[in-house]
Amino acid sequence: MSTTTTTLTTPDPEERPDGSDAGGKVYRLPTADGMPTDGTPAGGDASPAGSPATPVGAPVEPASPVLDAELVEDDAAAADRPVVPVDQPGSSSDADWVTRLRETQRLPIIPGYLRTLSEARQTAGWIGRHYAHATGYHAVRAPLYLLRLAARSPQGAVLLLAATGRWVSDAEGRPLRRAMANAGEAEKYLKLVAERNARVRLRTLLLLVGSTLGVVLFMVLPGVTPGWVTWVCGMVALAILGKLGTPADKPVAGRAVVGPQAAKLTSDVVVQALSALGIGGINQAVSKNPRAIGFTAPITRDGPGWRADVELPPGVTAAEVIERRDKLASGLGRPLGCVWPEANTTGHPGQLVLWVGDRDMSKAKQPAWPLRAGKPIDLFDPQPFGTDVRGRWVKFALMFVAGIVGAIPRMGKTFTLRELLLIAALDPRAQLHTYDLKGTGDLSPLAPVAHRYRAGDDAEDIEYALTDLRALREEMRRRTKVIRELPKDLCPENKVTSELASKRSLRLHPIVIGVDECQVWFEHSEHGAEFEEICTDLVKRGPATGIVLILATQRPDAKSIPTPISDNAVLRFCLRVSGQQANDMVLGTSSYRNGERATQFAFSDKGIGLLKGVTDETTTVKGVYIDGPGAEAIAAKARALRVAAGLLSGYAAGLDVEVTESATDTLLPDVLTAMGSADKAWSESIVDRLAELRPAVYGSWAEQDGKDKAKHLAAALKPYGIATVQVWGTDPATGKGANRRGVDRDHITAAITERDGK
Ligand SMILES: Nc1ncnc2c1ncn2[C@@H]1O[C@H](COP(=O)(O)OP(=O)(O)OP(=O)(O)O)[C@@H](O)[C@H]1O
Repeated sequence: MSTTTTTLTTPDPEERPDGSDAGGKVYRLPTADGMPTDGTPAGGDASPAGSPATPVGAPVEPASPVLDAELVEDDAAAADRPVVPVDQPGSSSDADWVTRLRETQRLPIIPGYLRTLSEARQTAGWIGRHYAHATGYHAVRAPLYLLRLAARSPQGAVLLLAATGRWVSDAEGRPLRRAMANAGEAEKYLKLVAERNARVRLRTLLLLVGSTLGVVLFMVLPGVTPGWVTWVCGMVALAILGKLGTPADKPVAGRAVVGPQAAKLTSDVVVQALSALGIGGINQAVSKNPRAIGFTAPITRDGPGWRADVELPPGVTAAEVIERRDKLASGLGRPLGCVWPEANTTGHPGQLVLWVGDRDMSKAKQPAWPLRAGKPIDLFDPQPFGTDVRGRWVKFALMFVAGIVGAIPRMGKTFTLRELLLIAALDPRAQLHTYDLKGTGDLSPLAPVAHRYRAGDDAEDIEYALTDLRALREEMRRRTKVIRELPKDLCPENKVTSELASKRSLRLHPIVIGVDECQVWFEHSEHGAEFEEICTDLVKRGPATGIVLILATQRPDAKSIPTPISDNAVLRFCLRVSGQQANDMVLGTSSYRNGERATQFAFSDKGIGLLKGVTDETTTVKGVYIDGPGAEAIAAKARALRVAAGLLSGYAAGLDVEVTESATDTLLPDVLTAMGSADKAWSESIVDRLAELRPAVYGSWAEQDGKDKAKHLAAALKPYGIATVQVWGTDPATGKGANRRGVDRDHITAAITERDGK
């Protein structure tokens, strides 16, 4: 049979035009007619590593002509073809000792479960509780155990007598003697019988002496020892007989702890569970080599659970295992909330960190939230947000981030947003802008501290929010200017610091905006684009200026959170979602592929999500459960802090209504008032007078330079269909005439007439 064999070859050094040796990596790919063409060097796609005919790790034979990159080959040729190793000579064990040492990974000196005081305490507590529980359990049942032993002692006595009889009569040698008799081995038989007779004599004697001693002790002991000694001896004898009479399948004492609480995680259990996941790569590898699943460290206690560092077979990724968390829990025989597989971010994708908790995370009691006491905090410092699967607090600083919280309904998204806003409320300097677009009042506990607050998505709520956001964008612009102009020693990184935020004259206090069901804004038919534009700006430039925007949605997709916003968010908290798209929308592109999967959470995993961006690694975290009354109590304390600091403002201080009305409904009359009797006026002059008229509303507009003032007024008038015009006027500072942007009185009056007519 004629076959076409195309093999990647490395020519003999002599054949090479440049005369280089094998290290030159010039390989040729002979075609069917035998003419060579340039091939790819080893290590490219045609690399033979892993080929069955190419044992990796075997020494290289440099003179060999074939490099094993078969494209087409028949079986016979494959069988005849010599095995050609491809690795460089020597193995890692041949490297010098310094190199070998450098390649090793240092295991922690202090085991994980003793690394911090709280973990050591937790471990000691776990051991203590375990044995205290077992002791208590058995102590309560001791009378029952005694009764059982007493009831089983007669049977034990019978068994003891039978065993003694067999021992004395040398019953164990009987089959051998019988065999010798049957085989006609008279001599051997007689020898065995003689041995048996001697043994029986000795044993009978021992039995007689033992029994006589026993009877004597039984008669004498009660007379010479206190009564309790007799009782104890009697009980011990009873217990021994009872134990002898106990069938193997009916132990006297039951198990104090069963199931996940005390069951140790062993490598066998892990391998068995991983093999039951239905992952082809694992099954194939394990069928060839039962030890294909490795462990890079011993399985240890880690907090209130066990940690296994697993090395999956080649080609299998941790993400594949994470995806099957429920099956893994089934294989391990543990509740789903106890089983937490994670990718090892410091290793390769095939390394899995499997943490199996003693208790279901969704049911385990969370330690008391340190912020519940309502003490003032500094938002620039990391604050406890939730606990990880090991029950440790996960902390992060809310400043300098923009955040997204996403989940399917009823998983704890609003609770999470409310918790973040409560954290912000505990820094008296922080100004809160809270928007509950679902309108059910979930964020109402924050109203007593909120600078701006709205629940609902009616037209006026949207107007209110838009006005606020426009003002916030201006505030951000003002802040960038303030920061830019600050001396470098005060603001070395060109961003707000805690010290700067405390200087009231600079007005750089933290501003935290929380929006629940933010999709309502972005999908708004009229103002959606503007909401998107402002929020994008706030997400991008806000964090450095001390403005934090946190958006929560139950429908994480490109419409609910526009991509420019989701791309720039730093803080990401993803509770249970239903698919890859939603997962990646909240956690970022490729998160699902990299094993960060919030789809793994069960419906009972409320408040549990993947936290990303604000901690070193993506962490599974359970937020703090703060119900409505709890949130109100914390907000009341936060309000007291603000009142004491003289920092209660806006809605919470009862100053909100005026702002709303003036900003939405009174702009046009205000402009007319500011223009006085003039038919036309420069925009910058109008803005100055507006600021005098209502400093709370227009004050920030007037802090800009002339051109920006004009632009600001133009943007504010645009929604009313009014454009600014060129106006000739005299500059009061210089007394010179100039042509600048301004407002025509007729345009304003026409807009008012039209609006009132509507
Ligand atoms: N950290 C938590 N710990 C325990 N349970 C929680 C936690 N957070 C939320 N829950 C529970 O989850 C339920 C739903 O929470 P929440 O109202 O925040 O969900 P949601 O995702 O905002 O729902 P929707 O989209 O319908 O508004 C709460 O009633 C609460 O019982």
